[in-house]
Amino acid sequence: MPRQSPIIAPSILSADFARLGEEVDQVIAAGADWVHFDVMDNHYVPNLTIGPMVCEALRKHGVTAPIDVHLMVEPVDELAQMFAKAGASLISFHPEASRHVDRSLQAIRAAGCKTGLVFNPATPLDVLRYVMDKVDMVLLMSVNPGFGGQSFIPAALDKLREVRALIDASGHEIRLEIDGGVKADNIGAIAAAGADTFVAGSAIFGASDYQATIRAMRDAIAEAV
Ligand SMILES: O=C(CO)[C@@H](O)[C@H](O)COP(=O)(O)O
Repeated sequence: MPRQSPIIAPSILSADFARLGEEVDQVIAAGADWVHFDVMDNHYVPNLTIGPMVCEALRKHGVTAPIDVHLMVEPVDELAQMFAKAGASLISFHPEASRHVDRSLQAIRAAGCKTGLVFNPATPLDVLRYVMDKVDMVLLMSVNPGFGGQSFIPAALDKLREVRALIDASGHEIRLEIDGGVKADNIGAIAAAGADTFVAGSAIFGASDYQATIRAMRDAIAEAV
């Protein structure tokens, strides 16, 4: 199956929350494809962020780009439904945060969203092979979840290669997203290892020129694959 076209998804965790609508408009105008929306509950991860009301507010503000919701919450199901109603396009969750992974995936699809399963750096991939037909995206964390601005964990490159092989062998159209410490200077190696969907928070929102940063990322990906 041919590799899917690269998607750049800036993580709004590193945006200026006081000007969130404007920040999202600016990164989309600068060439980003999706909005990556990090939801933290101060339970599954030691930090607290934003919920479905903010997702709905972005839609009301006029954001039409896909909103890629990453739930770092436990439990999963109720919030996933709230995000589906609030305008999420894709909802990803951590399998260890759901008692019934297959049921959670089915419920997200039934609510009209695409599904994602997220694996932390040290979380094994075991569950994945049982639900390949119900997953639209695998999200590999290349940092421990909870905070932006951390360094990329190099072992994630081997894990990317492993998941890329699983996806290719499955025959399903599944995106492979990477999240954590992604920068213009390592995104080429990350793409070469198999990622097609790239979350970047501090590297984009911390830059003075969003467009030049996203362009540099796209160029590095194109050169690597
Ligand atoms: O989910 C998370 C952190 O838990 C990420 O989405 C970070 O927000 C990525 O930030 P950078 O590492 O790119 O600064």
